[in-house]
Amino acid sequence: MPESQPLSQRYNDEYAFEPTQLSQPYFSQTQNSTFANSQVEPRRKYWAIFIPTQSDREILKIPWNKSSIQLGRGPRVLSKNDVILPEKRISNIHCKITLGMQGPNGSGSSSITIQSWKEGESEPEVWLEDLKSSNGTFINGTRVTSRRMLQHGDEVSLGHSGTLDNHDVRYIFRSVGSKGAKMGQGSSKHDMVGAVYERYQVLDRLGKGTFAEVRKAVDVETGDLRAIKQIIKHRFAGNDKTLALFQREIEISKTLEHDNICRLLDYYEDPQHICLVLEYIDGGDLLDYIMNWPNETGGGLPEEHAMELSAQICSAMEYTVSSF
Ligand SMILES: Nc1ncnc2c1ncn2[C@@H]1O[C@H](COP(=O)(O)OP(=O)(O)OP(=O)(O)O)[C@@H](O)[C@H]1O
Repeated sequence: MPESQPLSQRYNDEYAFEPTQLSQPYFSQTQNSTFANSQVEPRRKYWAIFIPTQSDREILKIPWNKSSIQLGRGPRVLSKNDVILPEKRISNIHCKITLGMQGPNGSGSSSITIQSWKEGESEPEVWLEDLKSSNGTFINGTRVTSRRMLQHGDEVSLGHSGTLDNHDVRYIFRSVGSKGAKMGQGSSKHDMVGAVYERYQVLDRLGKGTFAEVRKAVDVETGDLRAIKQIIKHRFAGNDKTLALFQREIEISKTLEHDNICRLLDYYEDPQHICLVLEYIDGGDLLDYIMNWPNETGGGLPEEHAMELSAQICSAMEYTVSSF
């Protein structure tokens, strides 16, 4: 295993998974490809893709030559895990992801079939099974008691499903079949957060706020850089007021257009998530910028520069207040 690979997740080389650093494109020609082209490669090569919510974890892509994968903390020789996750909250043998194909009459007659998915063929079914793990496997915050079929955009958490923390093992499932494609291309795309991963290539984590994680992303249609802010709604469980305030903030942001206000460009929502696509602002966090300003007298911005920034903030505030 190359040393550069994060310790948080190890794959056995003899297995056909293709762990991909989040900072690397997982489509072959990210910047120049059209949206439609970006669909082709994953469908041909993989039957499921899981996008991690932690930027130091790798994207899980499961190829067609493997009908199931087992995830857990135990070493491969003893536990037969395909993906080894060393976090303490993960059981030695934790869960299993299995490929099924819908029968001719739709769901319910699933049988495991190893075959490549082709345009127009039945949707690949992707099943998640908890293997009696101690801390549980969750889909959108609900514990899986035995086995459940995944839907495009589902959040899969291993070992805990509460507030995001540094040891989180959490992924967003991205279907590679026609359902995923329709969500990305049709008029309903803004109703399903999974669709955001069809349109945007997600890169490194930019930062984390009280309710959301923000990642850098590339619009695969235009090549433009964006910031994607993802909020997982069940973190607001029991706090409807905060969620309502957040939704109000979104409604206000949609209407604002000012040089010193980050623009909200796109918005995706489903019952579990909210995803905001924002203009990408280079330069990092303003507080860090101020604190790290090189200054022989011990930090802090030069007065003129501080005045300039303050004027920009005041101008943005004046515009916002006068807009309502
Ligand atoms: N549009 C953007 N472009 C570049 N980086 C961004 C963008 N939006 C947010 N970030 C980065 O992500 C971090 C977290 O942003 P977020 O908006 O979630 O929280 P916050 O506003 O800093 O805090 P809080 O949620 O507590 O108000 C920011 O500090 C910033 O570094």
